[in-house]
Amino acid sequence: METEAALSDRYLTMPHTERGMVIGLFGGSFNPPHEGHKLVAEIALKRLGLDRLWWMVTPGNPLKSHNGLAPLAERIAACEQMATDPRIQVTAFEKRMNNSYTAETLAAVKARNPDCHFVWIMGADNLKSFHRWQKWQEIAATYPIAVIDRPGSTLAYLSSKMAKTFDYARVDEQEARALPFRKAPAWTFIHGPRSTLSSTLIREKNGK
Ligand SMILES: Nc1ncnc2c1ncn2[C@@H]1O[C@H](COP(=O)(O)OP(=O)(O)OP(=O)(O)O)[C@@H](O)[C@H]1O
Ligand SMILES: O=C(O)c1ccc[n+]([C@@H]2O[C@H](COP(=O)([O-])O)[C@@H](O)[C@H]2O)c1
Repeated sequence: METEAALSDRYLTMPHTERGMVIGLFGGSFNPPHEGHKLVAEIALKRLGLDRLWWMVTPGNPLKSHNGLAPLAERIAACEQMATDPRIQVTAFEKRMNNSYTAETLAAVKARNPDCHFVWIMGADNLKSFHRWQKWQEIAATYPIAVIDRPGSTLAYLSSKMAKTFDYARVDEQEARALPFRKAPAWTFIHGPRSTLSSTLIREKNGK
């Protein structure tokens, strides 16, 4: 089990907020981060009108094998290199929470910051498997969700369980800027420039 010793305290505590801020939460393994992630962050900042984007490096996705998962400190450092927009804050506060489940994280974020407007951000591939996440219906019922298009997963929203269950709560992407202020359930699918990059591809190229 990795210790916190290699990590600065600023990555282990929940980022500071101010009343009324609009904040996007972008969680991921980032093993390693790549230009596709950067593109998602840029699209989210622009289309959702975010004041901040928390680039949340998970201690380990509960549904993925942790074989070959680079140390958290290494993934954080690589994300910092990628996250050049000053509105982006790289964080790994889930590590100190000793938690990898998004529902628990999001409940803690909301409890700590009742005066901010949050949106959960994920790529379209995660829409397909979202119904396997712990308390996924609770997440969708408490947080607006922005799904960003990804090659290979564009049509996922038509067939995914999440999209079917919450079809009535889908918001037109033209209204994406209003999404953070909507009462959940509310979600949108954002089309735009796309990247075929993946961490798997990079690991394979690097022989890992
Ligand atoms: N090219 C991409 N386009 C859109 N979304 C992406 C892209 N790459 C990753 N994402 C999204 O970014 C978040 C973090 O992704 P993750 O760190 O798992 O990267 P990945 O490339 O999917 O990794 P892996 O190949 O190891 O599964 C997820 O919500 C994922 O859907
Ligand atoms: O809470 C869950 O059950 C859950 C299941 C799968 C993924 N997640 C989270 O989803 C985010 C994206 O994960 P990943 O590995 O696709 O980058 C990351 O923050 C994970 O912790 C969360």
